[in-house]
Amino acid sequence: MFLTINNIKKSFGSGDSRVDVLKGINLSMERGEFCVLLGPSGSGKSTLLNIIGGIDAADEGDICIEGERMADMKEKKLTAYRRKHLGYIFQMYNLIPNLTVRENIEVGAYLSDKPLDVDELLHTLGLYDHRKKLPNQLSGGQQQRTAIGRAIVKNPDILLCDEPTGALDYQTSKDILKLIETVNQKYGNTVIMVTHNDAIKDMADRVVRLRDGMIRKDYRNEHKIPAEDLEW
Ligand SMILES: Nc1ncnc2c1ncn2[C@@H]1O[C@H](COP(=O)(O)OP(=O)(O)OP(=O)(O)O)[C@@H](O)[C@H]1O
Repeated sequence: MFLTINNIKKSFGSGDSRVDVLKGINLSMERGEFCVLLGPSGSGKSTLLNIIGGIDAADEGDICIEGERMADMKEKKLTAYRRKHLGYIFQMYNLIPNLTVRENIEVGAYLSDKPLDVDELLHTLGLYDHRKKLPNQLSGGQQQRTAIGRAIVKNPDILLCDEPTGALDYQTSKDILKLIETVNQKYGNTVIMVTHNDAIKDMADRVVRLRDGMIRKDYRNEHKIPAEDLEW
């Protein structure tokens, strides 16, 4: 198995204010799988994503990527691993304001020893004609596409997406979902996407639903719907 998540537990605070956010999460994923993580607000989705991404540490349990336990990696190795193998896409784009679209994407490329071709990627992202613009000269959708470019130019094994369409309108959200679908199919990255939008589950290979810090549903989609045909 490519990614295994074993009995992950996490709480915040202590004493009376202690909140048990994840209460024993078990999940295994194949390479290239597109997984959507759903659940009500506060159910622990972002916390789980951050633990998978090594941004936050679990209290108990472990995560193995290709058989290697993240907990066994020393800080330096973990940082190198995160840089090389994980890509993040957030609701907030966090682009560098004084760098152009192309330069923002190149920042991601420098972190990898197997980066994708930046010009080809600019075409895939529909950003080639905008490559010389600064972030404040772009629409929200174009900024998010640039952020996706920065995350995937490294050709990461795992692409972690936290509400990537949260700040976008309907049509732009669909365009971004189509782009993530294309990236997953073209480059074979494993995608884990946290969302509030139930409709998005139909485009995923795998649907995981959290409630109160536990997995309540976990199934594979027999009949995926292309992002283009999703409606909400
Ligand atoms: N650093 C932190 N310190 C204290 N509590 C935290 C921290 N991070 C998250 N929490 C709490 O953990 C719980 C789960 O948060 P998390 O962001 O994982 O939920 P979520 O399912 O992603 O929610 P949403 O859909 O609203 O983003 C919430 O009750 C939140 O307040």
